[in-house]
Parts: sequence; C-alpha cells; structure tokens
Amino acid sequence: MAILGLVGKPNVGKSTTFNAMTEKIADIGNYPFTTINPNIGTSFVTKPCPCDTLNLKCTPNNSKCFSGMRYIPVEVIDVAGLVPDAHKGKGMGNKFLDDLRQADAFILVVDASGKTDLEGNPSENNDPVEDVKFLLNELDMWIHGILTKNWERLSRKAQQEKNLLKALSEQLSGLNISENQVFAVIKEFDESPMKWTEEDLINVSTNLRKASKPMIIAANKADHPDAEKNIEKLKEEFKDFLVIPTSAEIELALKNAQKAGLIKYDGKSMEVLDESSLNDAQKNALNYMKSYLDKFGGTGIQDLINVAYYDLLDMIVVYPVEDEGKFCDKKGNVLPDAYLVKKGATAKDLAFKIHTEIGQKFIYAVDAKKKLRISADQELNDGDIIKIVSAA
Ligand SMILES: Nc1nc2c(ncn2[C@@H]2O[C@H](COP(=O)(O)OP(=O)(O)OP(=O)(O)O)[C@@H](O)[C@H]2O)c(=O)[nH]1
Repeated sequence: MAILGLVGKPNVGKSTTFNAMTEKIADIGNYPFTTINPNIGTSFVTKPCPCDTLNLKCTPNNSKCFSGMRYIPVEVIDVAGLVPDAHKGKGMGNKFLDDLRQADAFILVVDASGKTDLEGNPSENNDPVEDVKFLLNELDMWIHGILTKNWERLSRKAQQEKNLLKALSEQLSGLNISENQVFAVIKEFDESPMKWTEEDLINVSTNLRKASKPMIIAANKADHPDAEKNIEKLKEEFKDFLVIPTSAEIELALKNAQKAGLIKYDGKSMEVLDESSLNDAQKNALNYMKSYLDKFGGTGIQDLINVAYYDLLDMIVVYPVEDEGKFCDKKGNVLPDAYLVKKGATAKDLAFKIHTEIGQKFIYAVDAKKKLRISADQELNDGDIIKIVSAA
C-alpha cells in the first residue's frame, strides 16, 4: 500500500489536516482502525462503487461502501513541522526526515492565509510561495545529504568498478527510490561521478526528488479572507504542481458535527438534521460552513487523497471476485475487495497482489462485467471486476 506523507512548516495545519483525513466518517465509524503510532493513520480514497451501476447490494470486506461510494483504506503519515535548515538537524529535523523515508508521495501543506512566518510564528503577509521554495530546498538537501555520505570513497569505487547505478541505488535504498528512477536521473550527468561538481550533486538530488517523490500543494486555511490571492500566487508560481485549496478546520468540524448527529455530510454538501436542537452559536457555525461548501464545493481534504492516489501515483481501482456471474467471493460476499493498483497493471499483476501462489499458478482471468476471458498480460482498466483462474 502506498503511503502519503504530510510535509510543512509548523502551524500550517498539518495535524488538523491529518486529523480531518483520519477522522472516522460517522457512517463508517466501525471500521477497524490501524493506528500504528500516533503519527500514522488510516484515511480513505474514494471511488463510486460498481454496485450502483450493476444494481447490486455489495458486502465489502477490505473496504467500505456508503451511499454507493467505496472507501478504500490508505495510510497517511504526519511528520514533525519542518523549519529552515531541518536537514542540518534544526528543529525536529532528523526525526522528520527519518519518518519521511517511507512516504511514496508528499502533500506539502502551506498556510495560504499568510499568517505564519517560516518558523511557524504568527506573522502578517507571509508569502506561501516562499514556504514551498524552502520546503523543496529542504527535501533536496535531505536527499543530497544521503547521496553524498562518504561520497569520495563511493564515487572512486563506483568509477573503478564501473557500477555507478548499483552503488547509488544502494546508497539511496532507504529512500524508497527505485533503480529505474536513479538510472533516469544519472544518465543526464557525466558517467564519471568523481567529476561531478557540488552543483551537479545538488541537481542530481533535486532530480531524484522530482522522479521519486511526487507532490501536491495543499493551500490550507483557504477559509481565511486573505487566502484567495495567495492561492492564485501559488498556482501561478508552481505550474508543475497541483494546488488544492483546503480547509482542514472546516472538514474536521463537519465530521465532528456529523458524528454528534447534528448534520448529514457527504463530503460535498451538508444538511442540518434538526434545526430546533441547535443553539445560536451552533447555527451560526453550521451556516458558515454550509456557505463555505456551497462556494467551494468541498473542503478539499478528500480531494487531496484522491488526487494523490489517482493523479500523482497513477492508480486505478479493481475488484477481484471468485464468481464472475454473481460478482462475489466463495462465501457469497458481493464485490468484497477493492484493490488499488498502478495504471498499466495486468491481470497477472493483480493475481500476484492477491497472493504470490495465485500469481505463480495463474492460468487465465475473466473480465466479469463483459464475461470475457482475458490473458495474463492484459492491462486492467479502472473499475474492472476480475476473476482470476489459477491452479493454486
Ligand atoms: N482558519 C483555519 N485555521 C486552521 C486550519 N487548519 C488549521 N488551522 C489552525 O492553525 C493552527 C495550527 O494548526 P495545527 O494543525 O496544529 O498545525 P501543525 O502544522 O500541525 O503545527 P505543528 O504541530 O506545530 O507542526 C491551529 O490554531 C488550527 O486551528 C484551517 O483550515 N483554517
């Protein structure tokens, strides 16, 4: 399962974003939570469930279905606030960087209201564009630190043995960077690493970061009156990034109000359940949140997760079944599992994902919606329901 890391300077709303993402939605509240430590939580990527179009009642097992929407669990890590020079150990720098190794994609959380300085202290007119620049620089310098550890010895040995790719892949293995990604980056540079200048090493680090750690920008505190102009600035400056306006605070408040039974909230709009049970303060707060949702169409928090999985990490959702007629498993559970797989994954890749032995003894697969037999190397499409036939 891919892991998302929340990255940002202190006080931008990372913890609020994390809590809003990992807060149990009332209707799926009995989901078995797998909090591994306080900073790692389960969130959900969403997808319209095929049960709706197939007119079936599904009985999910590894995920949940609520009003025709499938909620597929994913992991999110909230890392300590990052301050300038974190890569040199400033602030909680080292702890932060250690936690980040596991993440496959990052969400850069910035304070779009501009009310916090680079260290996270209260301020006026801070430019969030500068926040993103410093965060990217810290990430590059973090990778640079790992890349250049014992550099003289490593580059000499790699050059003598003509095995630069292997040496660098090993050096960077803890960062979850693949050999293919390392290859794509270093082929642009002189094949003799001993000739690399400090500037080359920084450029290699930046390119490794770009190749291996896709990112989106969460322009948080979008509810603040000063946020709009800063969000435009971020979009203008970082054209290669997706900038998603978010209000973690409103998302969290909405989920809490829903849990308390005050509202019905579906992620896009809300409805007060019983106006007569509310006091004036509650009415005002809920009206404010409703007008925010009407204006923006959501708080952006669910968009962050979906965009991270579907656009950044290029994933699709497929549903393995054992009975292609009834779309169920052996026990009769209808559409029991939803799997996130990389776009381009084949029927055989799915078989391996279910179980190594099922992959090894793969015979053929069936597209259950079309009732068509498909071969091992057939690429899967988003929403496919697949039966794997295996000798296992
Ligand atoms: N207006 C507004 N305020 C927010 C939002 N999200 C968080 N805040 C406020 O911003 C402050 C900091 O939020 P945290 O979630 O603690 O920030 P953090 O980035 O985790 O901070 P550190 O733990 O110091 O790294 C709190 O006062 C929050 O209530 C938001 O979407 N809108």
